[in-house]
Amino acid sequence: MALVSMRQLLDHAAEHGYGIPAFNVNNLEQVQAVMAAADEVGAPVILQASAGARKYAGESFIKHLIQAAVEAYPHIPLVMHQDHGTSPKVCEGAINLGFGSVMMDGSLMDDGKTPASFEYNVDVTRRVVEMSHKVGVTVEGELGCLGNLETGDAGEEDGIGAVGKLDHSQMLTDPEEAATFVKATQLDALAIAIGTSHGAYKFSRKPTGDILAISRVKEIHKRIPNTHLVMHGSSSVPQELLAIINQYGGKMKETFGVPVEEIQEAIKHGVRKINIDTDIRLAMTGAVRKFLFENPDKFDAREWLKPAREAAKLVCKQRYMEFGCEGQAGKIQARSLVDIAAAYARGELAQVVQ
Ligand SMILES: O=C(CO)COP(=O)(O)O
Ligand SMILES: O=C[C@H](O)COP(=O)(O)O
Ligand SMILES: [Zn+2]
Ligand SMILES: [Zn+2]
Repeated sequence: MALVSMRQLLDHAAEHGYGIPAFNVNNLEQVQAVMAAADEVGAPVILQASAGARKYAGESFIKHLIQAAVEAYPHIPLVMHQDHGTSPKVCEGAINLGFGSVMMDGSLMDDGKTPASFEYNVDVTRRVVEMSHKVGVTVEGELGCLGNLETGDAGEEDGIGAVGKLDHSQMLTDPEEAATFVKATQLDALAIAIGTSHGAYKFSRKPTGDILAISRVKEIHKRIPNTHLVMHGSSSVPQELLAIINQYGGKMKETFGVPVEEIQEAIKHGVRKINIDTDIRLAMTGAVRKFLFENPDKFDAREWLKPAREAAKLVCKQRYMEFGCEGQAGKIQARSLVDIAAAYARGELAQVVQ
């Protein structure tokens, strides 16, 4: 199966009431971990590359690692998605590279740090939708800035995110604005701000409704029922992974992530794509620390990358199961991007705003 349209996967997920984790990948072992996990449970796959990933590995390596995944797992529907594009130019570059799905993050200016105006966001997102839908490429946009509702701190930890303090209204997507945004842009998927943020340090305690606003998901979904909602910053930061890291020489501070049961609740109300990077980082770091601590004489990189890859696979497999992906891959009849482009042109994939 070739690379498929993300819109098709998310439509399938909506129809059957499940969510798909979108895993960030940067290297061979992460791609292998996600694919092996998906294969074991029969899940559809979204592999996403950030600007940082493309810089780290190089665009050709990212492209061909994902191509290799398609070749090695021809029975798994797979989406190659660009995470957090900072401008229409970046999205255009990704499309030319073969990405079947792009995120135009117009909630921030093209420095990836300064919160943008609503008008700016509509303008850049609409431009990306126009160019993408012509070739069957899916578009994710973002409205609202990721940030910590406990402190007002913006989300900058991984090189993408607003910097400094934000007020509550900037950190919670407004349902009314979401409706206007979707109507004006006709994008396929919308990332919303509900109190999550990138990285390991999301919450100082297990989050409750005041700092993780799952109720917002429901309000937004009511207004834009067929626009797929996306949760960024949705690693769960498992306590046992923090414990392994710290047991073997790490120094991570106490922190809490997004509980899986909250994500499961959000999936009932329109969340279809759940972005996860940090949990893979934690799993791999813990496994490498443990292996090298227990085997101080070893120096073959393959020996410590193997447990790291295995630990990443376990996290991915768990999320596939928890979000309801098991067995869904085999039910998807992939359509070509040309076919999807024709469906956009006929207006069949237009968004409904209530
Ligand atoms: O949102 C993300 C990538 O876009 C990743 O979020 P985490 O840092 O919670 O894994
Ligand atoms: O967008 C956030 C992801 O966690 C990617 O992080 P990165 O920019 O460090 O690759
Ligand atoms: Zn953003
Ligand atoms: Zn993100």
